[in-house]
Amino acid sequence: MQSEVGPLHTVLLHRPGNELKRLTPRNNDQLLFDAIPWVDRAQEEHDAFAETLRGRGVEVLLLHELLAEALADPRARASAVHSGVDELKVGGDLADTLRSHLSSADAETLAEMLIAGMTFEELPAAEGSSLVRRMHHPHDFAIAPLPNLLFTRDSSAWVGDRVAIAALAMPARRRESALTDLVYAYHPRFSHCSRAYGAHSAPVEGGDVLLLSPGVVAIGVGERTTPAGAESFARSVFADDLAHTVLAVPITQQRASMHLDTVCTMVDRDAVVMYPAIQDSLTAYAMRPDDGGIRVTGPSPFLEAAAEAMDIDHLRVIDTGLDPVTAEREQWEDGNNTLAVAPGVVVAYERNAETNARLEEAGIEVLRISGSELGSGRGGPRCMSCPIIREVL
Ligand SMILES: NC(=[NH2+])NCCC[C@H](N)C(=O)O
Repeated sequence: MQSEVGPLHTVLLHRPGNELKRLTPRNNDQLLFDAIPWVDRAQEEHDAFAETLRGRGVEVLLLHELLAEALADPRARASAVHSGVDELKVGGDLADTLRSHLSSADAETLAEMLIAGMTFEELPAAEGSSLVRRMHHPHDFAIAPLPNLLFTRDSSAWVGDRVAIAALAMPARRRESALTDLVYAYHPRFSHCSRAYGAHSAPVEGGDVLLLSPGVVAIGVGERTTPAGAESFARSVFADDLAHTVLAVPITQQRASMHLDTVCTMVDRDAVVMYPAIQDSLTAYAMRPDDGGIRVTGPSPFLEAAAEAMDIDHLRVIDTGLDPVTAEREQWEDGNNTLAVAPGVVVAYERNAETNARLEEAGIEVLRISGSELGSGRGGPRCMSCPIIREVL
C-alpha cells in the first residue's frame, strides 16, 4: 500500500449485523451514531457497496468471517475472551462466568458475541442472583456492541507491506482494535504480515492517514489523532523506511471533521476532493527523518507542502464550486469521503449529487452507492473500507 489510488486489489469491509440492532435513542450518541439505522436496508446498501467493488475486480474480505476463522486458533480465542470482558464493569464474579461462557462458545458464536455485544438479560441464567446483574437494567450491556466496526478504515491502516493497528480514541470504539489485532495476528492469511506501529500506543486512527504518494503520508490531527500519535507514527514509518515525509495536518476538533478523510480524499494520482471551506486554511507541519531524530518544518499551506513532498507542481483540488450551504450539507453526508478503486475512479454516496457532478465534470468516474442508512454512522465509502493491497502506481 503506497497510495490512495493505485488499482485496488484487496479490501477489508465489515457487513453490519446485529450490533446495529442495539442502537436506541438513548445510546446512539454514546455509540457515535446520529440516527437509528434501518438494519435490513443498511445491509442491502452494504452488499451493494461490496458488489460495486467486486465488479471492479476487487477482492472483498469480510471482518466477521475473518474473525470467526481466526478464532479457530486457541491463542486467538484466549485473547478474544480476555478482550471481551471488562472486569471493572461487570465485577469479578460475573467476569469469571462471562469468560467461561465465551470460552465454551464455538468460533462463530464467539465472534458474534464480541461484535454484537451482550446485555445483562442475555447472560447465562446461573448468574441470576449476582448483585451486578440484579442492579443493572436488563438491557444494559455486559459486553458493549461495536456498531462502528462498520468503519474498518479506522482500527487499522496499511503503509507499504505493514499494518498499523490503531489505538482508537473514543471509548465506544476501543475494543475494535483488539478484534482487528487478533485477525492480523492469527488468521492464516496474514501470517506473514508485519506490524508497523503497535497497538495501544499513542492514538492514530486510519481515517486520519492518507497515503498521498509513495513515501508521503498525511496525518490529520484533531478529534481522534493526537500530535503525539502523529509523531510516533512518523517515527515508526521512518524507522521502517516506508516514508520520507509525514505531514501532520491540523483539523478542527469537531464531529463534522472527526478524521482528515471527512474533509479530503484523493481521487487521482495528483488530485483531491476537498471541503471548500477549509481549502485555503488547511496547513501542515512537515516531518522528515534527521540524524536518527525528526526535523519539523512549517506550518505551511497544506497544498504547497503536499506538492513539494510529492515532488509535483501542484496537488489539484477538484473545483466543486459549491455554494457554502450545499458544500456544508454534502461534507456532513460524506461527499468528500470517496474510495478510489483506481486512479480517477471513485466510489461515492449517490446522495451528494452536486459534489459527484463536479467530480465527473473534472473527468473522475464516480461509482455511486446508496448510503441513507449506512451514513447514519457518519462515514462514507472510504471510512467503510480498509485497503490491504493496491497495485503500485
Ligand atoms: N474514517 C472515518 N471518517 N470514519 C468515520 C467513523 C464514524 C464513527 N461513527 C465514529 O464516530 O468514529
